[in-house]
Amino acid sequence: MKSSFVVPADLDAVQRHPKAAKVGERMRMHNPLCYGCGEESAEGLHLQMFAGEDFEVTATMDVAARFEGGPGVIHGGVLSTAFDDVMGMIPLLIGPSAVTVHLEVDYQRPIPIGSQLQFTAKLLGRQRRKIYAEGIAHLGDPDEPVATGHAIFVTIDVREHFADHLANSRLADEYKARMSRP
Ligand SMILES: CCCCC/C=C\C/C=C\C/C=C\C/C=C\CCCC(=O)SCCNC(=O)CCNC(=O)[C@H](O)C(C)(C)COP(=O)(O)OP(=O)(O)OC[C@H]1O[C@@H](n2cnc3c(N)ncnc32)[C@H](O)[C@@H]1OP(=O)(O)O
Repeated sequence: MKSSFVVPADLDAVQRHPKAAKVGERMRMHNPLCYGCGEESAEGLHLQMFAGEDFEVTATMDVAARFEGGPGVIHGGVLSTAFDDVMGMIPLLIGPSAVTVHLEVDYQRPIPIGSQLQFTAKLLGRQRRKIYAEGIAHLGDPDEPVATGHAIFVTIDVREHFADHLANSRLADEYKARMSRP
């Protein structure tokens, strides 16, 4: 099957948002309950994200015992979740919130439980609402990736997109208050 991940040639110009995190700064959690980066997600991945130069994001993740798939190694689905969340921070450097419409992961090496994964993700381009991103995961040497991810995010109006589902969040009241602010 043909992949829908093809970066178009006619890309739009992009600028870093003036209020985006500065280089080296920890990036704000988009949702404290997020399974990827939320500090209040008890079972989540607890990714720590940092803004890089231009449109880059770096992140670290401790490969905890609860993430096991094969004996002694990370579950592939857990790793794809991590890629989703790390690459998903790139739109925030540009400005708009965006959700994943396409995600693919190439698994290159087994990743041991107990290791610390490091991620580097970058923008490949934007066309209208679509934001194309690439990420690599490594165990200390970026020239020796253990996995590579590609994703497409589509920008959304947060208030409209989550309107029908917000009430299901344990933080519904907090979000309603945030969203009612101009
Ligand atoms: C103030 C309070 C703030 C609260 C903040 C809280 C959360 C913030 C939200 C975002 C998160 C921020 C940071 C992110 C961190 C982590 C990332 C994790 C993100 C996820 O884990 S999120 C879960 C999984 N995700 C979904 O739950 C999406 C389900 N989906 C939809 O809800 C619709 O699909 C939607 C609305 C996205 C689009 O629908 P739509 O009707 O508005 O627009 P349409 O269909 O026209 O698509 C527009 C253009 O995208 C192209 N397109 C569409 N799909 C494509 C595909 N698969 N491949 C290639 N291109 C595709 C079309 O071809 C067209 O392209 P063109 O430019 O050519 O027109």
